Amino acid sequence: MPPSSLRVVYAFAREMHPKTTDVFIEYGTAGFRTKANLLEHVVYRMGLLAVLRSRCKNGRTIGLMITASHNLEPDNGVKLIDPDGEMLEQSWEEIATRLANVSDNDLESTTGEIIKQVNADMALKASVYIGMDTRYTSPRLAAAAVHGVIALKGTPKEFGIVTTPILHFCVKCRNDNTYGTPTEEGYYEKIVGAFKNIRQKLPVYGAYSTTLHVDGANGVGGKKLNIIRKSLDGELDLVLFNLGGNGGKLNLNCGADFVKVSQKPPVGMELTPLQRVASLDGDGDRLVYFYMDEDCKNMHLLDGDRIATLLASFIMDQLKACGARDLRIGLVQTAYANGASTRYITDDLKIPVTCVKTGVKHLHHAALSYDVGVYFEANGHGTVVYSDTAKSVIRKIALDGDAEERKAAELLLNFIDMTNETVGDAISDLFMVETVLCARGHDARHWYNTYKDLPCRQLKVTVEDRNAISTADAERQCTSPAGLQARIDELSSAYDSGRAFLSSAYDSGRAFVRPSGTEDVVRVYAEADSQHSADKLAAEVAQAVYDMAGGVGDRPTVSE
Ligand SMILES: CC(=O)N[C@H]1[C@@H](OP(=O)(O)O)O[C@H](CO)[C@@H](O)[C@@H]1O
Ligand SMILES: [Mg+2]
Repeated sequence: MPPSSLRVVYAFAREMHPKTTDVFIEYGTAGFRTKANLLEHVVYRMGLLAVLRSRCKNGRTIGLMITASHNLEPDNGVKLIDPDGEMLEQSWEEIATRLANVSDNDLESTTGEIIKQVNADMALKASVYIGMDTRYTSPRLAAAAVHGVIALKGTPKEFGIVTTPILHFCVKCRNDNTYGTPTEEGYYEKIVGAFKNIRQKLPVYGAYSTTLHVDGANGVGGKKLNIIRKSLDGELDLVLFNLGGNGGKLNLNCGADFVKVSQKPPVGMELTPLQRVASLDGDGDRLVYFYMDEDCKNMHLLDGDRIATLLASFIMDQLKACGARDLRIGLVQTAYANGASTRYITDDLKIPVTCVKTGVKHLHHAALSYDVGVYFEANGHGTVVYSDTAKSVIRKIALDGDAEERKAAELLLNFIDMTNETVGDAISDLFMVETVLCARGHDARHWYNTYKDLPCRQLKVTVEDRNAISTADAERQCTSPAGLQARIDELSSAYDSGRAFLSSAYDSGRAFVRPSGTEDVVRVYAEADSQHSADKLAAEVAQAVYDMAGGVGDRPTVSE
């Protein structure tokens, strides 16, 4: 592109999407996320960057998703998707941050520097897929993204309102046509089609019921399930709540994050004793389940750890049944995984487990080192990834195995097709969970009773600069400010772990702190042998953070 036409681009950017704030913004755990009115120039610039990324990847398609996931309506965000449908490569996060924060006057020179730094061939074609969630601020931001893409002569394709995982899927399909068709319909055909294939062969028996209640978080996931619902041919009876009507606000007192963090059922739902309920987050990439007990007083949560253990144990059984014993299955978690789940995976399922830093990109990456890698954050974000070897071994058994082996291999092949391997996907995960429960004739109580969660509590503390906190060992140790880890150890040692069955290394409560990548807060997590102890330990650690890491506002309180 001649420099003169670039000049017009930057004049246009200043005019149409000017930088109106000096607040520094960082490409964090899940892209940029902040108040929607601070984002327009950022999204425009991400349109520019997506084109450069595409040109660095030989013109392969890049995704650009506008969403703030489980955050409340006034927030929004943007993230880029790499050609294989994965999160943007980490080395580009710093580049994205630089481009988002330069002044309008420096945009031209900085873009030029980045083009040189990444060695983008500006003569190549570039393609960017753009999707958005249901926020009222999303269409305006999507328009800014389109302008950014066109400005550098890339080709944008708008998908309108889609779940984040649908966009990841489409990006992957566009760059690898063996994966599927890069459209929303192509996604339904593959994922929902595979579910129906399996379920038509599975009898409904035992305690399993085909009725599933769903909390759609008043976001895009519920809307898409409403489309899917009509094509399920009675294999699953979805009863949908929180679809965005009746004044329901996105993620407000509903959705997967609310249910997981508050440990309460969502508003806007009819609660039926023992009924299995699936709760999605605002952009449809997280899923948790729950059910209410007989008198609808207590809620039992089935979170990401539960989904991971359910899927891993089922896949392991199928691998055994089809004789593919050499394939290595592994599970990836973060420090937020409930200690009881880690124990169950290690001791009962005897599956290797890895702990990595928070953020799907870390989990995804670690899962790829197994033939079958199951990864989930406790909050319900996760999926399963299969190596090429795993797929070809299973395909071969489906052709050459004995009758029983073939049957298990065919089921697994459909199970793989039902999986959105690019990223955690509430819709795909929901179909996988329903398949396992149906195959086992289980209801939510059977699932819940596989192990007993340790009581836990999550809190947030506001500090002057959350980056004053640094961590090591997959975020389980705090390395600064000095002395904070020693204090956390001291506080934790006053509690019992509730894990008498484990070695002495685990006999105290467990707590850790880390700066959030999506909110301006420090997160605190605590686990102990009773809810009261977990709550108290979390509050005490929150106080320590407040005191030693520059707390602002009211000091957290500890109730006796
Ligand atoms: C404790 C927790 O749930 N943290 C979430 C949250 O990140 P933070 O960096 O903790 O704000 O949002 C991320 C993006 O959705 C998700 O990957 C992560 O698990
Ligand atoms: Mg989400």
